[in-house]
Amino acid sequence: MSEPRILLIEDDPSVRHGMAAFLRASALEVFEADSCRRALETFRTVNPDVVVADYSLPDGTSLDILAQVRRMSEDLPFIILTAHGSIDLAVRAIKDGADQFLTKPVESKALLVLVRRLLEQRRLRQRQEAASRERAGILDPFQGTSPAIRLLEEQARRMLAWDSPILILGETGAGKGVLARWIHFHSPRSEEAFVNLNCAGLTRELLESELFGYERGAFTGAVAAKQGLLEVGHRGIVFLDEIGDMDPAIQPKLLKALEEKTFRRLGDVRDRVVDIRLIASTNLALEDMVRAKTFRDDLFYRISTLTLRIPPLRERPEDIPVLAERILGLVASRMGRGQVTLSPCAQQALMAYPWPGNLRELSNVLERAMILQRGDRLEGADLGISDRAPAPGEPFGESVPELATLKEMERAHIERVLRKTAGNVTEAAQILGMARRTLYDRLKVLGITPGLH
Ligand SMILES: Nc1ncnc2c1ncn2[C@@H]1O[C@H](COP(=O)(O)OP(=O)(O)OP(=O)(O)O)[C@@H](O)[C@H]1O
Repeated sequence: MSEPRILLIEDDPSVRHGMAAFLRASALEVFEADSCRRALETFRTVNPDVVVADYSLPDGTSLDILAQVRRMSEDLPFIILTAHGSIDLAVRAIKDGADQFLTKPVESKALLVLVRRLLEQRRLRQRQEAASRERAGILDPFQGTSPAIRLLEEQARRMLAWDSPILILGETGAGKGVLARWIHFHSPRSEEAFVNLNCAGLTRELLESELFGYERGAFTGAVAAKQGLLEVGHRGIVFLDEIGDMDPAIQPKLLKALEEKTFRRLGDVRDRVVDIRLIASTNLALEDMVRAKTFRDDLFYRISTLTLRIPPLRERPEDIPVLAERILGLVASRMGRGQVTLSPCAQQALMAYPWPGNLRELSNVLERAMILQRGDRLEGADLGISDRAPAPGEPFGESVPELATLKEMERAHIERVLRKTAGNVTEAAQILGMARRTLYDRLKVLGITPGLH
């Protein structure tokens, strides 16, 4: 395991160098900063496990840094040092979320003991939280250290406390559903329902009755009244996956439910009050759809004030080993096996592969490898990715090798049709002679993102 990272913020170079040398000698990885600005820059890039900050700095105080850090992480240990300790200041620092307030001169050994204790407490809290998340089936969407994933976590945490809708953008399999569930689990609505509906491939009638429910006799076959998801999700979170596929006739009704907090069941004459937080997701370019008038602009503006973009795996290869180990751990415990590790060569192969199907594909590859390989270490060849079809966009589609497998042919042909329809799945399904739903299922299995062709 790597050494804990400490961010040491102190503008007096001799004090800082002395402390840094002592902490380094005590098996901590130390990052130094001499101002608020430098501290925040370093914080974002190194993602430390603990912060030790002098109170007064050339461009502000460490309370300014603390306020920013708390927005990104609620439980990161933060210690403030000051030359002029006063009770008022100490009370304020603790109120603002500092873990300790120490008056200088601080003995390095005492500081080290404190740092270790806070790190240990945090580790225990994280272990407990991970255990309760696991019990609830919640995955951590922010594993890895890439700047893109750190930024995503920071943005997502800031959005937790509000009621505004959130729009999650990301390619197929990038983890949009996982992120939506994480937000629910950590939001003030976590004790209430989380309901989700995939808008892709549902007919207008079905989507409408699923969302808004209906009264008895509203249409042929409505033999009893039924609650819609908006009612089931009252006070909780409603997650609408693939919102770009929502029939245009339903979009104004959803907008009304969001703006006026009321909706009507089909066949009902009265409005019902509803309080939901909406999370919508899409792998389509909604802005383009708005321009092409296939998605309503008013609904788009309503749902896109808070937007989270999940980076595709190929944009953050440095995160892949950590993610893969985590997934291997999950699969191993599901299979009742001990921990399985990756050889350096396997890690390299995973990092070099472009992962068109993102985390879903990574999970599938690892699960398959674990089923086929009973040992406790996976080698590059066990992964079966070197002979996989190239990523979307690579020159494969127009010239399928003569001895291609059926799956390769299918993939290449679907990609070719999607290119012709500029990513429009409905049109592509018509050309291919299959139901839209079936095409979506094939896209998922093959790891194809419609917009990328
Ligand atoms: N953080 C994670 N840790 C482990 N596995 C993950 C993680 N995120 C996603 N996965 C895996 O990827 C699969 C797909 O995730 P999810 O359904 O959230 O993706 P999505 O972006 O919503 O996909 P789609 O575009 O098809 O709706 C999950 O079932 C899980 O196996």
